[in-house]
Amino acid sequence: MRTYRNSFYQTASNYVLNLSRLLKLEFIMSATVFPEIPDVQKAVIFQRHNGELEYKDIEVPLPKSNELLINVKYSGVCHSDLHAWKGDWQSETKLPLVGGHEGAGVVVAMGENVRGWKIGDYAGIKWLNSCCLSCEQCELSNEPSCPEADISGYTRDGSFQQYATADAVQAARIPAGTNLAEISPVLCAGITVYKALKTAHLNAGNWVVISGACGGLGSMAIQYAKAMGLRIVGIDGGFEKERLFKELGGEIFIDYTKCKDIVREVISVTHGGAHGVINVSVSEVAIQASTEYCRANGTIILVGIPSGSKCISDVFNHVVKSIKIVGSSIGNRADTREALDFYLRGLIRPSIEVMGLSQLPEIFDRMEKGLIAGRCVVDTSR
Ligand SMILES: NC(=O)c1ccc[n+]([C@@H]2O[C@H](COP(=O)([O-])OP(=O)(O)OC[C@H]3O[C@@H](n4cnc5c(N)ncnc54)[C@H](O)[C@@H]3O)[C@@H](O)[C@H]2O)c1
Ligand SMILES: [Zn+2]
Ligand SMILES: [Zn+2]
Repeated sequence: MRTYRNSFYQTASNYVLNLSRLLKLEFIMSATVFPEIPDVQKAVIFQRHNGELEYKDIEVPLPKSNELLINVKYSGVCHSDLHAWKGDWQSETKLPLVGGHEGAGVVVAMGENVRGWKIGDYAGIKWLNSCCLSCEQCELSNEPSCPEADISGYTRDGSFQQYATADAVQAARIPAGTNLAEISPVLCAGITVYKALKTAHLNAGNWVVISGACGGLGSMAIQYAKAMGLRIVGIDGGFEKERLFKELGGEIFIDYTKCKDIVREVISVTHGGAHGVINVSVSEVAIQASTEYCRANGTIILVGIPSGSKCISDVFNHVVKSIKIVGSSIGNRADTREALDFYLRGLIRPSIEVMGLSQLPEIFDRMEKGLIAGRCVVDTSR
């Protein structure tokens, strides 16, 4: 045990001691068992883009004064983790990097300035690990657009390790007793599609097309859309995806690997085009098609980020149909609370496949080939 750890214990012990004195409950001290934190832990780390995903022992990180140290139990694997490993986006990542940003676990230590959390609380690690809270974007609650945003599994180490740090203000609050494996994909996929659907300003009964419907984000979007009373067309490829789409309550499935004319098909089944489109595929072609099958005055939301892609909209079509094309990046703290609430009230249930953290290379390989229906979640204990 390192000496610095004693200072966390000290802080926590003092807190409990003061509380117990205040409440005249001296027995609390003896009843409080602090978790033992090891010096090293298992993680998946890569030194360079496309390099080996090493499953090995690394040091347990230290929380800064504003941070929680979270014992990550489960972490969802998002396609953004694959982008980060490949390094195929314009913005640079930290290297070497521990990826992951859908981490769900238990608070085991915290910095001295943290308020409102206690050891043993369940907490979630999100893509937006921290932001400045004082710039114009933060002031307007557009926290994901903060120029100072620090990103889990991208600009700092994320949740593909057993212990990870998170800013206490941005960390997601998860009620005690929650199924941590199941809730983990809500921490990115759920928040993102929930916010995207809100941004589309749709009404119950409207047609929403989810392009990339049965991957991690899409499978959550189907369920949020259903809970919002929307009618759902899903576009994805293969029998397994179609089966999941129907199981989750989708109405019309279009298989992009078989359909000869996606634009015509969407316009036909929706009797005039989609009122809203949530683009969560990693395909420029699919995004392009959405500008054509969107209904007049409808809204196209861009969420998926295929590397180096453009969304080209025909100006005549764009103007005459008065369509809107809007980007949407994750969500703020209110979106987080609301998206989690849908899960906690049983309105959505992530479709997950649990694998070991050591199997991350296999998960990336299947994801690249589009072979994952729903979300893979890694168990950090194996
Ligand atoms: N904007 C944000 O805040 C945000 C947040 C999270 C993830 N993302 C991005 O969203 C994208 C999707 O992430 P994911 O984790 O859901 O990925 P995923 O791999 O789980 O799902 C993508 C799905 O798209 C399907 N697909 C591929 N080509 C298609 C096509 N031509 N038409 C229709 N479907 C097609 C695949 O079969 C797969 O089911 C990634 O680019 C990721 O980086 C963005
Ligand atoms: Zn993500
Ligand atoms: Zn800011």
